[in-house]
Amino acid sequence: MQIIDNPNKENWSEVLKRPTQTVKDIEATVNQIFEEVLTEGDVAIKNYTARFDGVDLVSNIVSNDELQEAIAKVPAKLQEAIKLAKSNIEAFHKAQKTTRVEVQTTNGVACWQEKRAIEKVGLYIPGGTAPLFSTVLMLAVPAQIAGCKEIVLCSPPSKNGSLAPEILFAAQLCGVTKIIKVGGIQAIAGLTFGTATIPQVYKIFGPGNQYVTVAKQLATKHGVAIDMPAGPSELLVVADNTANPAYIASDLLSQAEHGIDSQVILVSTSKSLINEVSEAIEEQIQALPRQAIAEKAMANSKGILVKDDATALELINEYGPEHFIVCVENEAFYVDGIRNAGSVFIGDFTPESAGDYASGTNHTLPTNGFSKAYSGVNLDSFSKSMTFQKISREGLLNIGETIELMAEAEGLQAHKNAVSIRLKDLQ
Ligand SMILES: NC(=O)c1ccc[n+]([C@@H]2O[C@H](COP(=O)([O-])OP(=O)(O)OC[C@H]3O[C@@H](n4cnc5c(N)ncnc54)[C@H](O)[C@@H]3O)[C@@H](O)[C@H]2O)c1
Ligand SMILES: N[C@H](CO)Cc1c[nH]c[nH+]1
Ligand SMILES: [Zn+2]
Repeated sequence: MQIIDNPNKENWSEVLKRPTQTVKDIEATVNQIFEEVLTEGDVAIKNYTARFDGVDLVSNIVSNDELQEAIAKVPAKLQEAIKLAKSNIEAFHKAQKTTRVEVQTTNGVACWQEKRAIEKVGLYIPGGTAPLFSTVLMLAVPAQIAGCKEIVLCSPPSKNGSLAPEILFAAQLCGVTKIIKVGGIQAIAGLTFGTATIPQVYKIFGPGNQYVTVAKQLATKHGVAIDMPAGPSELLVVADNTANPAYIASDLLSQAEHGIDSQVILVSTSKSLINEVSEAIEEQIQALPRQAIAEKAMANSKGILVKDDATALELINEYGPEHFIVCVENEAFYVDGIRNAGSVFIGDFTPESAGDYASGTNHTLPTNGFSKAYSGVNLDSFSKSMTFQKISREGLLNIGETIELMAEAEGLQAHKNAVSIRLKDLQ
């Protein structure tokens, strides 16, 4: 981990730069694959699956037999763990349901807002270097609570042409309606345009590597909605001398092991804490099966020493991390002051992994500074708000003249007439 001592504010953007490629870097590849999937459909999907995932599939649809066989392979204890996580995620997301909002804005003018589920949704489940079956719970549980009718899951096949049994187990547990073995840019293209085997959807959800994330961003140009750019994982920890360096090191490594383009950052007012965490990382990383990946990610990672809490908070809000852990004595200062973060974890006993799997919050979160403007996935992500109104005779008498005056001033006579024609009958 590179240690940076009190960087000048002018250098913050350089210090806080993400290691990921940008839309500009990947755009040409995405456009090429989109074009081929649009014109050649499943033929292009098959070719790109062979090229990027190294497998030539006869069919990429998961059959019912395949599903049942896979489910039987998931050990009973893991099945129970997945069910417990699902129940916490369900509890937190069900609690996000809102009631109809109704207001009589003027006598006789009733306005209300109701939520309606997005009918067709596509869920992307990452599977390049690790099959993230926990993401199935994070996306399919709220989709089911919201009432989405068609829930299509795409995930890249392994070299032997299968999906991890845990992905399939979680998918059937959470009401996924179709499962397709396809990943990367080609999966996003399939869900955007539709092919003979992949249904076109209205909104695409889910995290992924930089290729998947850029593909989702560019898919919006073709009329599909997306949850948000949820790319390579990030974690920023703020810690002081009261924190446990071994705990902090374990949290930083937990996100570093996701991928070589993950980024983890430690911010502290204590140089000794940064040094102790750095030593703990060196020690803990040796025992990790994904040591090589974590080491590459750690090369993108930084320990930043700052002079006081106010500077730390300003720098953190400038970075806008996906995950933000607060391990300091005065935690209220950071908890109250954080404006830009996907999800916040507070105190020594709240590891980020809890949110990744089982506490109940959603782990599909904005990366690359997008937490400045986007929320993570939540129940509302799967529905739209629709407004309704009903105006009585009395109501139109009350607001009719206002509408007429405004329409006339905008030069829109037909708008005015739609009111005047009714008001005449009410005189
Ligand atoms: N932000 C979040 O909420 C969140 C949550 C979970 C995981 N993640 C991130 O998801 C990512 C998962 O990445 P992954 O790679 O393991 O799986 P993935 O499924 O996202 O990507 C694998 C696919 O990438 C494509 N690909 C690989 N190299 C390519 C290339 N050179 N050109 C074009 N396409 C290429 C292939 O089609 C492959 O199927 C990690 O970066 C992780 O940090 C983010
Ligand atoms: N930390 C990831 C979000 O950035 C989510 C995840 C899934 N499995 C493990 N972790
Ligand atoms: Zn994680």
